Amino acid sequence: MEGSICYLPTTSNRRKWKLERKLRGTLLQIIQSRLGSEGSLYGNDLLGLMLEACIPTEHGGKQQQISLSMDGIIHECKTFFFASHETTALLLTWTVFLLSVYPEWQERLRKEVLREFGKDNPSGDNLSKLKEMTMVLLETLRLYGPAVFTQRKTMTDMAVGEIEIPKGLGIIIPFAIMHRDKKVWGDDADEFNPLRFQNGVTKAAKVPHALLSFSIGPRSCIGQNFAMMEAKSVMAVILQKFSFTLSPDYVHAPVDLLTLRPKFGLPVILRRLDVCS
Ligand code: HEM
Repeated sequence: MEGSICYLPTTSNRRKWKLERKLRGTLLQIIQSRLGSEGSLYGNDLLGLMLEACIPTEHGGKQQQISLSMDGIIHECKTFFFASHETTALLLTWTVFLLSVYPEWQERLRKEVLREFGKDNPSGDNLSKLKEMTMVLLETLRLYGPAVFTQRKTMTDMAVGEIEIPKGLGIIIPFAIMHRDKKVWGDDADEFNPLRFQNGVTKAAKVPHALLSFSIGPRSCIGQNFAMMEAKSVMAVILQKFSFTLSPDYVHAPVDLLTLRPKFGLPVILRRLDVCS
C-alpha cells in the first residue's frame, strides 16, 4: 500500500509529475539541439561526451536504441544536476555563515586572495595557492557538510572492528555526527578551527580518512575537485568585492532536508569594499 501511493493522483504527485515532464522536456530540447548541430561532435562538455558514448550511430540510428539512450542520458543529467548544484551552493552558504561569525578568518582569507590575485579574477591554475581558503572550506565541510549521511548495504557477512554485520543489512553512515566525534577530532571537535587542516586533510584528525563529506571509496563524489575549485573561485570573488556580516534577522536552524540547509535562509549584510575604503 505504501508503495502504491506514489501512483495516486494526489496534489503533490500531480505537481511532481508536472515538474518531471517539464524537466524532461527542457533536457530533451537541449539534447535535440546538440544532435542537430553541425559537425560530428556533440560538444566537449559532459552532455557532449555522454551523447558520443551512448549514440554510436549517426542521427538515423535505430529509434529504439536512441530512445533508451535518451532515458539514460536524461537520468545522468538529473543526477549531476541534483548532486552538484545544491551541494556546492550549500557549501558556499555555510562558508559565508562561518566567515560572518568569525570575521578574523574572513579578513585572513581576503588578505590571502588579494595577495595572490589582487583584484584580478581567480584562474584555475592559481586557485591551488589559496591554502587558508582550502582550510576554511574543509572545516566548513566538517561542521556543516551539505551531505549529512550516506547509506550502504553489505554484500556479504562482514565485521567492522568488533561489530558483526550480516549480509544484506542497510547501514547509515552519519557524516555529521562522525565529524564532531571528540575521540577522532579532539576536544575542540565542536569548534570552528580551520588550523586543524594546516598540514593537509589526512593529518587533521587522529585517523587519516576522518573527513567524509565527499564519502570515500569507488562511489565517492565524482565532482569533489570541481566543487572545491568552484567554491574557491566564488568565495575569492566575493571576498575581493564585499565584506559581510550576519543580518539580525538570521536564526540559526540547520535542518536536514536531504542536504543540510539553513531552515530560515541566510540573510547577510553585504558592504561593497570599494565604497567603504
Ligand atoms: C560541496 C559539494 C559536494 C558535496 C558535499 C558532495 C557530496 C557527495 C557525496 C557524499 C556523495 C555520495 C557518495 C557516496 O555515497 O559514497 C556524492 C556523490 C556524487 N556526486 Fe557529489 N558532492 C558535491 C559536489 C558535486 C559536484 C560539483 C558534482 C558534479 C559536478 C557531483 C557529482 C556527484 C555524483 C555524480 C555522485 C554519484 C557518484 C556515484 O554514485 O558513483 N558532486 N557527492
